Amino acid sequence: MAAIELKGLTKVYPGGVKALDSLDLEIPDGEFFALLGPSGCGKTTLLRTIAGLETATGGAIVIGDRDVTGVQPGARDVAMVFQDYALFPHMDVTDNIAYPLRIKKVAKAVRAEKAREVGERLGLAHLMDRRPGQLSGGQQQRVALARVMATQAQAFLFDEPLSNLDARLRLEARTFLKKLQRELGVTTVFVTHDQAEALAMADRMAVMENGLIRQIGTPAEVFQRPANTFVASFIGSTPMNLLDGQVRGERLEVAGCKLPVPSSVEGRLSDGEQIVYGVRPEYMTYSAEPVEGAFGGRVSIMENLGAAHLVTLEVNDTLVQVVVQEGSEPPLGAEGFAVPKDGRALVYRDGNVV
Ligand SMILES: Nc1ncnc2c1ncn2[C@@H]1O[C@H](COP(=O)(O)OP(=O)(O)OP(=O)(O)O)[C@@H](O)[C@H]1O
Repeated sequence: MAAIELKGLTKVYPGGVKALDSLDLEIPDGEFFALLGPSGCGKTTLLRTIAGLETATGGAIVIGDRDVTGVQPGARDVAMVFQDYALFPHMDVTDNIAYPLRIKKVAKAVRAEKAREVGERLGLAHLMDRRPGQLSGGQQQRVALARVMATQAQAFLFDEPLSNLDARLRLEARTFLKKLQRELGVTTVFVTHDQAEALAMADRMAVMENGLIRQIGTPAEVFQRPANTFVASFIGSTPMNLLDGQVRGERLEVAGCKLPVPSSVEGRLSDGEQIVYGVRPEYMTYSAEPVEGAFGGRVSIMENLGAAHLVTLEVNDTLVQVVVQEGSEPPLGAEGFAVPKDGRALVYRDGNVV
């Protein structure tokens, strides 16, 4: 097992698309690291470049203490699970799991024993003689994982391995995969476009945009303190309120309301400065009674989130969203107030958190 380090890693595809733009990243040994970002931001390219399936056009990749930038994929000692699992349809489960060992010329009896052991661990013991076509999507996924585990690689690379599963299986697989990674302690890089999945599973994550890493941090850091407005608007099951405002003396004027300056930025703003005020709907409380330093408006939309509701207030022509717990939903059209919780609001200047 090994740490992965990327130094100024760049990938320009023939034709000129810069999919990776001088990335620097250190993933410590044993970490479960998620790569998250919108379609086309370069996640798959990054994973494939680490695996050696794409050639870097600049920079370096170090796995453990070895610079593998120019090393063939097969000699990098990493194992990758693809989105479509890439199982061999004509081989049974045992042979699929044992395939990488066959390539490494491990003896047949040893291969079969290893496949049995890993298959058992992944709950596949009763399916070892079946072919991929006779398995469910979730079972195929476990075979693909088993094949990776059997290789005992230095690092695992997963490209959206849960994307073919239905919502329920996906949740189960998420828990399972996280537990497995913990037990094995193998450095794992996991690509997903599903932010809930990244937040739930990763030790740390990187949020990418256009070939660049826009933030690296733990899920809690990225969720609670997005470094810029791109990450702020991308992360969160309900989008963060990002509202234009201005510093007015001791206060902020946002959507025509007077708000206190968040304590985290006290003394760091200048009077008259234009800012963006960011606060998650979950980090505000709703009040039917007037409150100082809050957004006051009219309830225009209610969305059911299950155990809570997302209330949209129309505040002087600006929409502000606040989450209320079930049972305390206000009626449509009511006057209401969204009160930012202490220490939860952020201020962005030129797109970056202050
Ligand atoms: N073989 C290729 N040749 C040229 N351009 C490519 C190639 N593969 C990917 N690209 C481009 O590189 C950029 C990054 O693509 P990549 O597949 O890495 O993104 P992604 O974040 O994984 O997207 P998705 O979530 O949609 O899979 C995109 O602009 C894409 O069009």
